[in-house]
Amino acid sequence: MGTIVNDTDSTESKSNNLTNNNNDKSRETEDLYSDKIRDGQWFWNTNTEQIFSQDQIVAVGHASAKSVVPLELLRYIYLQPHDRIYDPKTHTISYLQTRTYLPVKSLPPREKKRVLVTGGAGFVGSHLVDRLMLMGHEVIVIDNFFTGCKNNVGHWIGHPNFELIRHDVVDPFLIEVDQIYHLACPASPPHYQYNPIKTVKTSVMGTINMLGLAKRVKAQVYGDPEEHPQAETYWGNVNPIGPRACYDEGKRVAETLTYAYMNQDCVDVRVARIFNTFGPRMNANDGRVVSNFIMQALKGEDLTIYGDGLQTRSFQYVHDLVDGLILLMNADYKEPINLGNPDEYTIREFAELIISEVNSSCKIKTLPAPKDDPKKRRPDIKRAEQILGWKPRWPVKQGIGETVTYFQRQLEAGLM
Ligand SMILES: O=c1ccn([C@@H]2O[C@H](COP(=O)(O)OP(=O)(O)O[C@H]3OC[C@@H](O)[C@H](O)[C@H]3O)[C@@H](O)[C@H]2O)c(=O)[nH]1
Repeated sequence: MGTIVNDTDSTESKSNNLTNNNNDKSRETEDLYSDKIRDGQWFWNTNTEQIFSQDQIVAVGHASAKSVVPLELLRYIYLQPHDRIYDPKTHTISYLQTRTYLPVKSLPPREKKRVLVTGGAGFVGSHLVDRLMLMGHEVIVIDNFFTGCKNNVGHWIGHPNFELIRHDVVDPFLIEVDQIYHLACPASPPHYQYNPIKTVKTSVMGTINMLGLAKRVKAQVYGDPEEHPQAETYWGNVNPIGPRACYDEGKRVAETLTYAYMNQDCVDVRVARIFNTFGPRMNANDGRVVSNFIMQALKGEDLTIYGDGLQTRSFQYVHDLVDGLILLMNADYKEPINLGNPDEYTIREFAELIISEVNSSCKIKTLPAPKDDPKKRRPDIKRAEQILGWKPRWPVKQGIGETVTYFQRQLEAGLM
C-alpha cells in the first residue's frame, strides 16, 4: 500500500478542507505549497491507493493507471498564476521569464508515452494535460484557441516534455505519438451554435483526421433522451435539424467513424461519452449553467433559469472525468463508456445549491427555454464501474466549492 508523502509534517492547515470557501485559509495553504514546490519537496506515488484522509479527498487518480497525484499539487497549478504578477492598481500584468516548472515523475523510456491531446488548452483538456505531465509523459497539445485558452497550459510552456501547437483539427496533422486524446470541440451551446457548420466539421473532419493519424500511428449522442438513465445501449433521440444538431449529430457521426475505422482498419479506439462536467478553468463566459450560476452569484446578480427549471442534469467534477479518461485509454475495451455522475438535480435545485453555497442574497429569474433543450440527463455508469473500476468520487457540493474558489481567484487576478 503506497502512501502520498509530503516532506513537511502534515498539519491540519495543510489538509484540503474542500468545503471551506475561506479564501484566506486556502491562500495560506497555497503559500505552503509554493515553498514545498520551490524546494522540490514533493514525493508521491502515482500508484498509491491513498485517496482519502479523514474523509477528505487528498489525491486524485487510480493506482491501476498510475495516475495518482496529490490534490494540493493540482490546486496549486490552477489556483495560483505562476508566470505572471497582476497589479490591481495599474491593471497591468508582469510576466516572469525565469520560473521553476512543477515536478514531474521521471519514467523509464518503456513507460514514457508521447501523448497528443487535441483541445488540450480547453477546460477538460488542460486538466488532462496537467495529469499526464505530472505522471511523467510527453504531451503535445494542438488547439485552435476558439474556446481554449493559452493560460490554461501556460505553466508547462517551455518544459522539455511539453509542446503547444496552434492547429485546427479540421486540417490534417501528422506527428509520431503513442496515444491520442481527441477532445477538441466547442462544448457549450452558445459556442457550438455560434458556427454550426464549423462545429459539425470539427466533429467530423477532426475525428477523421485523428482516426487517420491513429491508423497511421496504430459524446452528446443521446440528445433529448426517452430512456432514463441513459445506458450505452440506448440509441438516443436527436432532432437532426434543430439548433443542437450540429453538436449532437456531429458527435454521433464521430462515433460512427470511430467504429468504422476500428472495424475496417483495425484502429485501436476508445469512446468516452462525457456527461455534463464542471470545475476550475471552465470558461466563465461560455454560457453553461455551472459557470453562469457561479459567476452570477459571485457578482450578486439574479441566477438565470431557462424554462421552468424542472429539467434535470447530472454534474461530474473534472478530476473524476480525467481519472476516467486515463483509465479508459489504458484499458483494453472498445465499446462506448459513459463517464458522468448519476447524482441528478433539477436546474432549480442546482440554482438553490449555488445560492446557498455562494451568495444567499441572490434571486432567481426565468428566461425562455432553448429549443430542443434536453428535459433530463443522467448517466447509467454500471459499465464504467464494472469495466474500469471507476465511479465519481467528488460530491457536487465539494466540486462547487473548488470551482467557486477558482472563479474568485480569477476575478481577483483580473483574469476575467
Ligand atoms: O444560465 C443558464 C444556462 C443553462 N441553463 C439550463 O441548464 C441546463 C444545462 O445547460 P448547459 O448549457 O450547462 O449544458 P447542456 O446540458 O445544454 O449540455 C451542453 O453543455 C455541456 C456539454 O457537456 C453538453 O455536451 C452540451 O450539450 C439546460 O437545461 C439549460 O437550458 C439555465 O437554466 N441557465
